Amino acid sequence: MSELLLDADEVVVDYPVKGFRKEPFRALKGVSLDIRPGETVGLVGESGSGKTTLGRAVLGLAPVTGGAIRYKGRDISRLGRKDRRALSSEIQVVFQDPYTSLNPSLTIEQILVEPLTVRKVPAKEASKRVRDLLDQVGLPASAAGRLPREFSGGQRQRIAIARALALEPRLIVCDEPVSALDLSTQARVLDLFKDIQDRTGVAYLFVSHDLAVVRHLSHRVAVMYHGEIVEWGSGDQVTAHPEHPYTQRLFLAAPVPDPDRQEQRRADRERLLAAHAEQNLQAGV
Ligand SMILES: Nc1ncnc2c1ncn2[C@@H]1O[C@H](COP(=O)(O)OP(=O)(O)OP(=O)(O)O)[C@@H](O)[C@H]1O
Repeated sequence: MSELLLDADEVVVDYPVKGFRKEPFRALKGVSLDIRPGETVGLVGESGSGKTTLGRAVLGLAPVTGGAIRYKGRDISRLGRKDRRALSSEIQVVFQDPYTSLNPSLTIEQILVEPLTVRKVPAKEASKRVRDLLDQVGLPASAAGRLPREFSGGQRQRIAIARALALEPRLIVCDEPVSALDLSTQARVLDLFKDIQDRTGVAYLFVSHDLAVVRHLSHRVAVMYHGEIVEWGSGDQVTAHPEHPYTQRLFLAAPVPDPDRQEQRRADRERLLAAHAEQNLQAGV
């Protein structure tokens, strides 16, 4: 696991803002992180901190105006369409909403065959691969002939994961892939992600606002705040010794199963917030 699969180096993303002479909005202010083969890097942070933007930059969907994103050593941050399409067999995505990410008029077989057809996989082989993909995500072969609306949210997310796996990618950007699901379904889908990684060695950039989800799955965790990474390290490191005040608040706010610890956390959090309020007061913020 020593060689880097992905290396984001001081990435800047500026979104254009409509209006005469309006300054662009800087959503990423020089973000650096790396992902090793087979590793899960969790990206956590509050809404608007830039998590999705970083995922989109990796996928070539956000305007990178500074820095570099290297995949296996090659800068992929400003590729043309053709080169980007060629990369889709290496880097894939699973979005948050399984209700909108699947074409409602296609059968599951058609959805899963599509990326294979683009790669000119022969029909017979593609059909066998569809059954294999369904099996990998725990769905029966009979699912192939049905439409997305016939499945539950968790099952649809399994189908979206199967589609992402079709071309055997080395990296999957998972953008809040379980946040639209209820808690018990979340746990099962997270287990599936883990299971697939154990079997295939795929790496994940796992975006979530939910610390418990990220901690469950990630080898390393990055915490984003206002377009910057403010914390970066192993899950244990970041959890045990959060350095940035935002991370401290985030961790103290995360639910824990033990009621005594929960109460201790609540008290710690209130103390911390009071201390920050006092600091701000003194600084005139
Ligand atoms: N296409 C866009 N044009 C202009 N600004 C954008 C665009 N997309 C995102 N932003 C802004 O960039 C900032 C970062 O957004 P981003 O979606 O990356 O955050 P996030 O941490 O993923 O939040 P959320 O969890 O709510 O999706 C936000 O202030 C957002 O309003």
